[in-house]
Amino acid sequence: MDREEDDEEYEYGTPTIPARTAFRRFWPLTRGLRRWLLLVWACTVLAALAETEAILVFGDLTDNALQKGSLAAFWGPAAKWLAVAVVGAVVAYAGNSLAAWVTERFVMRLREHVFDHVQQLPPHFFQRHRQGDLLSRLTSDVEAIETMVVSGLVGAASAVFSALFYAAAAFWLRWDLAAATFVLAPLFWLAARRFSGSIKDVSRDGRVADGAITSVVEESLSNIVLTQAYDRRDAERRRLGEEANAWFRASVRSTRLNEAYQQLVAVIETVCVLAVIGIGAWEISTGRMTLGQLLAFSAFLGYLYPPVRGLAQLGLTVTAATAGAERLIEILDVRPSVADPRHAAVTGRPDGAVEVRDVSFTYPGADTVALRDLSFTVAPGELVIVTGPSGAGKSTVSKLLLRFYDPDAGDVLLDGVPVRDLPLARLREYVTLLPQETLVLHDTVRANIACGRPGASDHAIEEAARAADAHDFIVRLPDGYDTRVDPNSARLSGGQLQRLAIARAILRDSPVLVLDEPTTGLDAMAARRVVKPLRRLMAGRTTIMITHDLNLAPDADRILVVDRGRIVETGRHEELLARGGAYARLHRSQNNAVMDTGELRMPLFVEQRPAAEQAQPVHLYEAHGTWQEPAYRYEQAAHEQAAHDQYAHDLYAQDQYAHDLYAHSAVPVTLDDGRPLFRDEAPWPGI
Ligand SMILES: Nc1ncnc2c1ncn2[C@@H]1O[C@H](COP(=O)(O)OP(=O)(O)OP(=O)(O)O)[C@@H](O)[C@H]1O
Repeated sequence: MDREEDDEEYEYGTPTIPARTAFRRFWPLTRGLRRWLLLVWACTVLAALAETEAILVFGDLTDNALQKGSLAAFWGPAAKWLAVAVVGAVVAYAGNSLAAWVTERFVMRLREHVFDHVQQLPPHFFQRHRQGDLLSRLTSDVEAIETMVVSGLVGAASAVFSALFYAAAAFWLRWDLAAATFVLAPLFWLAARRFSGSIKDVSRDGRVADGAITSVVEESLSNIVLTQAYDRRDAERRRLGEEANAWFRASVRSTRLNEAYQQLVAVIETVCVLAVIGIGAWEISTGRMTLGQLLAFSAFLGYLYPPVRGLAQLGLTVTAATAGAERLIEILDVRPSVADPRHAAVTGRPDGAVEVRDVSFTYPGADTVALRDLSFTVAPGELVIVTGPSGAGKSTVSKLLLRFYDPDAGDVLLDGVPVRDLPLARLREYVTLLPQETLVLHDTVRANIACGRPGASDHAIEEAARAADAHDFIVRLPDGYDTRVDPNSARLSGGQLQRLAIARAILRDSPVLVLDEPTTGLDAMAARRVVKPLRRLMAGRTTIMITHDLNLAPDADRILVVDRGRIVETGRHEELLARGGAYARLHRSQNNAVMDTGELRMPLFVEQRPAAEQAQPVHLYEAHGTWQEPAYRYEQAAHEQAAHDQYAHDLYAQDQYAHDLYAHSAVPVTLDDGRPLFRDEAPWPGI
C-alpha cells in the first residue's frame, strides 16, 4: 500500500466536491432499481397529464356553465373532471408508494455498502475517527445521499414534467400571455443560485456538528463511571454544550437561509401573477380573451410555480446533501490495509508452523518503526511467549500474524505459505486471536460461544464451555445459555468473560492461537482460574502468547523478549534467568511489583524518614477551592504533610491491628520468599 497516499486519507477536513461528482459516485448503487424508477417517472407523467386535463376542464366549466349559468353544461365536464381526478389520484398513489419503496431499498443498499466497507478497515482507522462521528455518517449522511440520488432524481423528473405540461398548456391557451410571464422565470434561477453556496456551507457545518454531538454523547455514556466518580458532569455538559452550540448556530442559520429564499420566491411569484392579471384584464377589455380562459391560464401558472419552485429548491436540497456525500466519500476512499489475494494458495488445514521472517513494520501515519527485522519460528504445537516492555511491539506481532496489516518488509508464513497468499477468511479460521479486551456480542451466551464456529451444535457449545470452566457459572445465570449479555454487561466478571472467550476459541479449534495478554486486567484469583482452561485450549496447538505476566513463562518452549521492535533475547525461562539480561530484569521487576503493592499497606509512620522525603500527597486545591501556583503548592504540601503524618500516627496508634502486627518489630512480617504478608492473604489452594 502506498504509505504517503494513505497518510493523506487521515487528514481531517472533508473534500469539497461538486454535486455532479457525488451523484455519479453513488448512481451505480441504483442498479436493479432503475426500471422501477422509470415506472415512478411514468406515473409522475400520467399524474401531471391528468392535472393538466383537469385545469382545461375547469376553464371549460367556467366559460360554459358558470358564466352562462347553465346547469346542463355542467354535468359533462364535471363527469370528465371527476374521472380525470380519480385516474390522477390512483396513478399518484401508485407512483409515490413505488418511489418510497425504491428510496428505502436504495438507503438499505447504500448503508450495507458503507458498513461492509467500514468493517474491512484497519484497526488504526477506528482509533483515529471518533465513533460518534462514524455513526452519524452511517445514519444521517446515508439518508442525505438518498435525497440526492433517488428522491432528488424522482423529484426533479416529476417537477420537470409537470412544469413542461403546464407551460405547454399555458402556451396553447395564450402564447403571447405565456411568453410575457415566462420572461420573469430566470428570476427564480437567480434566487436559487444566490443561496446555494451558503446553504451548502451551513449544512456541512450542521453535519459535522451532528457527528460531534453523537460522539460526545457516545463517549460520555461509555465513560459514565469516570464521569460520576470524578463528578465530571459539568465538564461533560460543557463539552456537549460546545458542540450543541455549533449545531444550534448551523441549524438556525440554515432555517434562516431557507426561509429567506422561500419568501424571495413568493415575492417573485406575486410579481408574475400581477403581470398575468394586468395583461389579462387588458385582453378581456379588448374582447380577445374570455374570463374562463384567464382563470384557466392563472390556474396553470398557479400549478406551474410549485414545480418550478420545487426544481430550484431541489437544487438547494441536493447541494445540502452533497455535504453528507462528501463525508461518506471520505470514508469510502479509505482503502482496507489488506485484501484477499488475487490467486489464493490452495492449502488444507495447516499443521501450525509459524514463521516470521525479517519483518519490519511502521503503522500508517506513524513516525516510529513498530517492528524492525523481526524473525522467529514456532514449530507446530509449541508455546512461544513474546514479552517485553510496554510499547515494544508485542501486540503489533499479533496484528501481523492475523494479517490486519501486511509488513512493509519481510514475510509472515503459515506452514511455509506467506499469509498474504491465503484467503483472509481461511487465515483467520486457522489462526485464532484471543484479544487483550474480551469481545462480547450483544446476544446470548450460547451465541457468544457459537460465534467461534457458526452452526456448532448445542452439545459442542456445552463441551467447549465445560473445557473452559465456564459451564458452571453459565448454568447459574438466570436463563443459562440463553442469558443475553452485552459488552458492558455487569452480569459477568472479567474472569468469566475471559473463560467465555476461551470457550469460543476452543470451539473454533484452529491449529494456531495468538493470545494477547490473556490474564491482563484480571485480579490474581481470576487470572489463576483462567490458567487451566487456557492450558486445555493450548494443548496440541501452536501458541504465541503475548504477555507481561511471566507466571506461564516456565512452561514455554521459547521466550522472545522484544524491545523497541526488535528481539533482544530468546531462550527458555531458566536459560534467560541465568543469563541475567533483559528477561531477568523483566522477571525481577514483575516480582518487585508485588513488593510495591505490599508497601501500600505499610503504615507510613514505621519509616522514620523526614516528612519532606516521604511520598507526598500533593494537594492541588486549597480549602477555598482556588488553584495555587506550583512553587507555593509544593512548599505548602510539605508543611501540610508534617501535620498529616502526625495525624496518621495518632490514628494508627489507636489501631489495635497495627499495634499487634508492628508493636514488637520495626520490620513488617514477611513471607518466606521475602514478600510482605498481606493482612487478608489466604494461601492459594492451587488449581
Ligand atoms: N495504531 C497505531 N498507530 C501508530 N502507532 C501505533 C499504533 N498502534 C501501536 N503503535 C505504536 O507501535 C509501537 C508498538 O505498539 P504495540 O501495541 O505493539 O506495543 P506493545 O508491546 O503491545 O505494548 P503494550 O504492552 O503496552 O500493549 C508503539 O510505539 C505504539 O505507540
